[in-house]
Amino acid sequence: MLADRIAASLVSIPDFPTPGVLFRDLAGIYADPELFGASVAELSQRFTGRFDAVLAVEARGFVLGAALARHEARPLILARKPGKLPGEVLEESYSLEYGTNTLQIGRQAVFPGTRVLVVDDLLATGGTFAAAARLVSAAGGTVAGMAALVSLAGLGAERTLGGHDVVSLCEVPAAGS
Ligand SMILES: O=P(O)(O)OC[C@H]1O[C@H](OP(=O)(O)OP(=O)(O)O)[C@H](O)[C@@H]1O
Ligand SMILES: Nc1ncnc2[nH]cnc12
Repeated sequence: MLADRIAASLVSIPDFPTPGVLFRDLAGIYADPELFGASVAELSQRFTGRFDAVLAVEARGFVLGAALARHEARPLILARKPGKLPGEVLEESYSLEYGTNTLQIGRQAVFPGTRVLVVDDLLATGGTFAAAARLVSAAGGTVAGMAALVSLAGLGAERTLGGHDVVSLCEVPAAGS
């Protein structure tokens, strides 16, 4: 099963980047072209025909987002960390498992009415996905769904993202849960 293969490829690093966090390194998925390809194909299939564009979250979300957008021949929109985008931006701040951050998109990056699939490598608390969804809404788009390779159970993402169609291919425990 795909979920088992993804789980087996994960490397878990205790206390990174901060004490108490069990960091799940997804590099093994990208290092395996067959596994990465099967993962992209599965996520594409789950959302096919239901989105007009992909919004990918910097930095690790860019890898999966680009592959998914290309696979479904859809435009790719990049949500950047602060200070990277020229011109007028929309921005949303959020908390995640190990801190706080802000995401920005260009003010004109989402054409109003566009159905946007939000893509990231990993879902933990859901703070990042929620901020990306607020950016899509602020730009006049609608959130078609949220796609990740891996999700961490026990951090409350279901509550944070309630109402959104969230798909992750493999769920593993967060530290201590
Ligand atoms: O569900 P959440 O609690 O919001 O956490 C998930 C986010 O955390 C990681 O990104 P990180 O902020 O570490 O940035 P990076 O991709 O630049 O490494 C990951 O790539 C997700 O974007
Ligand atoms: N535990 C974790 N491992 C990898 N990426 C993360 N992003 C947020 N929490 C994470």
